[in-house]
Amino acid sequence: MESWLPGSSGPAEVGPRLRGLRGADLAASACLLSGAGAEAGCSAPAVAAVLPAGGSGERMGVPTPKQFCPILERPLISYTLQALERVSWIKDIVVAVTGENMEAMKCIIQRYQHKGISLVESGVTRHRSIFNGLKALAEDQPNRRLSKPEVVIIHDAVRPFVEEDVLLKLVTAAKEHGAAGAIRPLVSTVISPSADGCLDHSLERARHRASEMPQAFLFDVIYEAYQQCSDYDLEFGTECLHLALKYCHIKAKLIEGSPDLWKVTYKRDLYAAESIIKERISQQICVVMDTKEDEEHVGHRLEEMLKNELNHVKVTSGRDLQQIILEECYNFVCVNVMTSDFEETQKLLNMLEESNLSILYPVVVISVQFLDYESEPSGQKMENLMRIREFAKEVKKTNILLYGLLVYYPQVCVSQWLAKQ
Ligand SMILES: Nc1ccn([C@@H]2O[C@H](COP(=O)(O)OP(=O)(O)OP(=O)(O)O)[C@@H](O)[C@H]2O)c(=O)n1
Ligand SMILES: O=C(CO)[C@H](O)[C@H](O)COP(=O)(O)O
Repeated sequence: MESWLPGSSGPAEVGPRLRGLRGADLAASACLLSGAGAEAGCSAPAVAAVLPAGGSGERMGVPTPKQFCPILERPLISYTLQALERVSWIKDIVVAVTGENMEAMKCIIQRYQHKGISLVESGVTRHRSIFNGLKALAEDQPNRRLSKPEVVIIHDAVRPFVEEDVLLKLVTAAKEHGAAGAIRPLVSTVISPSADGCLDHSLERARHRASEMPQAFLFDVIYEAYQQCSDYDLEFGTECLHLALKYCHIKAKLIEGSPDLWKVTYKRDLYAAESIIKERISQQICVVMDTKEDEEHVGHRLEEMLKNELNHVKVTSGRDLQQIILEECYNFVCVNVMTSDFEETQKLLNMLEESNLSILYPVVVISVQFLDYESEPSGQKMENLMRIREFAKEVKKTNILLYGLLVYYPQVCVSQWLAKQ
């Protein structure tokens, strides 16, 4: 994997871009971006993203720059990349990192299988890093490998919880207004101290907002702004929307963002990010059933009950398992009625192993078999237990935690029980 430094042979494309599998949703999003809708044909603007990731994270107070700090053993920046990668209409992602951290970044890309990422060398300030990222996308650069997008998203590498809906709103607004940025209500009142350390004036909190990231711009607008930008602004500025206003007279549209858009800045933010990730994982479960269209299947009953407890419950008969795995579900219940073979569970385990999902966190699979007590010889019962244990031992090596639940009772009871429900 080669990197690209300004002035050399162009940015390195790190692997082919894997398109997300939420195809229908995303195609619809892309059509929305066109502003014309599906009936007029889909002509979405080309969108790219620039991620400044060249800071040293002084305020965090740890030797590792915060974007590389591990959260649940995975570097923070990898979560941010993943959040952007999932958005199929973002064509290219340019990440600005220091020369010193270029190799580390390449290792992260490889280890976590990020696709379609180009690396550029960061600058000494955030604005300079962003400018380097934009140059990699601009038409006027020699040996460029990326094509100029119509709209560019700028997003801090240290804001991992960016969702597709806010990106869509920002890109749509940027197309219309030239620039758009995410905002949040102020938590504390902003005051201005005078030189003697006393209060000069304070701002009325309800009338002001915190400017967050992501932001989106017509590429030509923000690139022009950076080209015109004074050294002072490049050195001390903290606001891209301000550059668009000052140098291109573009008034950005402001879009309310979610509270999770906050920037990981202090050490405690790493713990907060970890909790959010754990919460998200624990709220998703997929019930895999062995039969397809049986509405009476016990899997559906389980689905109803789980829906009272968890936010995201999916049920599948296996056909779209690949997609569910790619959407990063970490909890599965495999329900098998009146069959003692583990074919479905085995298929799921194979897919999970191939997906490498469990590199990041353990995947939990509960294999439930409902078996007829009468017709199952007792030796077979023991054998079933042993088989699950063997499977479990095997897959634990790849961080998949398999639990087996054998439910034995006469078939007549199952039918009666189902009839009663
Ligand atoms: N020369 C710089 C400085 C910052 N950034 C990036 O800009 C984003 C937001 O900046 P900030 O939170 O200020 O990061 P740091 O500068 O690393 O933090 P600190 O101010 O605490 O040193 C981060 O993703 C950071 O890596 C960058 O690309 N190049
Ligand atoms: O807040 C911002 C938008 O306005 C930017 O995200 C940026 O993080 C500010 O940079 P810094 O923390 O380096 O001042």
